[in-house]
Amino acid sequence: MSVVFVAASLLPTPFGVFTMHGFLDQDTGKEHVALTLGQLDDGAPVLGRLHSECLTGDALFSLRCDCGFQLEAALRAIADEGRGVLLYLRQEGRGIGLLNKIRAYALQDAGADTVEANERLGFGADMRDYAICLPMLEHLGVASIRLMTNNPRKVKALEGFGIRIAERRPLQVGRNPHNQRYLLTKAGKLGHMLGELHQGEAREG
Ligand SMILES: Nc1nc2c(ncn2[C@@H]2O[C@H](COP(=O)(O)OP(=O)(O)OP(=O)(O)O)[C@@H](O)[C@H]2O)c(=O)[nH]1
Ligand SMILES: [Zn+2]
Repeated sequence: MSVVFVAASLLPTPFGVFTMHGFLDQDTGKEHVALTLGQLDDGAPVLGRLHSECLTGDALFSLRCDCGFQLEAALRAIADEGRGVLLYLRQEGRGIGLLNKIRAYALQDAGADTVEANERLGFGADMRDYAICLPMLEHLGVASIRLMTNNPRKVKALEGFGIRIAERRPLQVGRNPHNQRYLLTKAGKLGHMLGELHQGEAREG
């Protein structure tokens, strides 16, 4: 794995003073970040989130998705516990990049759903590879996570790398009229566990 630690500093936020750890993926040139709070290498499960970059939601206040709301809620939850980790992964647009995401949004403006739009552009529905997380978590000494996510693929991916998922904690915030169809599609086609939007919930027991 080509992801290496480069530098760390403090990152004061409205929620708390995090430590920001910067990593470089030498294969892709992508720069990833981990925000941490408290001692993480003592073996106790760590409250954590894998957050995929969404410039529009995280920085530009977009209501098309739930990303910005989830980012803030996750940082607040970690700050409330005084311990945890958020990996900010530069996998914009579920891995297709910002400009392709804008192309996908244009197709959605014309009627496609978020999965159909990706497919019409020649991409898979979700092109993310979570392998980059492993060297980041190893560097931080995190082996067991209480993961804040609605996405079963994240749970499976981390377990596949030998990270223990001690708990999955739903992160359902920011639902609004502009992201209603997007969230429905995530629940229906991508398997996200989103309360009454989640098609498979009855089967889970
Ligand atoms: N291609 C594409 N990407 C999108 C669209 N809307 C949001 N995204 C991207 O989807 C990703 C969402 O990331 P996350 O919030 O970490 O992941 P998630 O799969 O929603 O899972 P959880 O939030 O953990 O439940 C980001 O990379 C966004 O940029 C869309 O319509 N098309
Ligand atoms: Zn988003």
